[in-house]
Amino acid sequence: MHAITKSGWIEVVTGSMFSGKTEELLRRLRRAEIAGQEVAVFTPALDDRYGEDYVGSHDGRRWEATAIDPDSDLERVFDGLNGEQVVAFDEANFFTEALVGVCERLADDGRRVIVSGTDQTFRGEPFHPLPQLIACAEYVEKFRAICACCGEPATRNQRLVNGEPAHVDDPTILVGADESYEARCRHCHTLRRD
Ligand SMILES: Nc1ncnc2c1ncn2[C@@H]1O[C@H](COP(=O)(O)OP(=O)(O)O)[C@@H](O)[C@H]1O
Ligand SMILES: Cc1cn([C@H]2C[C@H](O)[C@@H](COP(=O)(O)O)O2)c(=O)[nH]c1=O
Ligand SMILES: [Zn+2]
Repeated sequence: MHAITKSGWIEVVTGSMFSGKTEELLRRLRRAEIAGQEVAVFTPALDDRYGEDYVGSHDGRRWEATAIDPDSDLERVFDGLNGEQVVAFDEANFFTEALVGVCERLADDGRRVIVSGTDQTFRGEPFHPLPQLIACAEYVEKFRAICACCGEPATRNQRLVNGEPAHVDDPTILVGADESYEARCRHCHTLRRD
């Protein structure tokens, strides 16, 4: 699956928060480096939980990355690249749909593109641009965390505001980790609608 061939491809690593997406991304990057491949990693500038110029996992591992404003012209990505065979984007859920075209062009150019991001908003709806990326990817892996309430596999992102379920009308974007979110299963996931 991860041999470098003449043609490039797109890999998507997705699932709920805390499911191990970033750990998996870092594992793939480490293995690419061991194979002697050059890698370039991009992360949205608004997610500074682990330091702006790093990709970080919930278990504390980090990898140096170039922070880019997700609303800026993503063409900047091409300016920052040299001969890297592997290009990765973390937190794809913070980017616009322009990321899809950028990933397609990178793969068409013969590169291995790895994209990681959560596929559902706190409402349990598709988190764009993950659905589009999944549709055009060659490889997709969806991970599950452990439900913070019942211990079953978790596919949903529970947002909590002062310990209470978030309201369905709350804004979609809220950067955070375990102070604001829990992994939950379908059964335990809940929203305030009053
Ligand atoms: N509810 C949970 N289910 C599984 N792992 C969890 C949970 N809460 C915390 N963790 C920790 O989070 C790690 C995964 O972190 P990370 O790769 O950053 O996840 P993601 O990028 O999917 O949010 C796990 O290895 C574990 O140490
Ligand atoms: C569900 C949901 C998440 N977010 C934010 C919260 C975090 O900053 C990231 C997800 O990080 P992870 O690496 O997958 O743990 O996304 C958001 O802004 N809105 C949401 O609905
Ligand atoms: Zn549950």
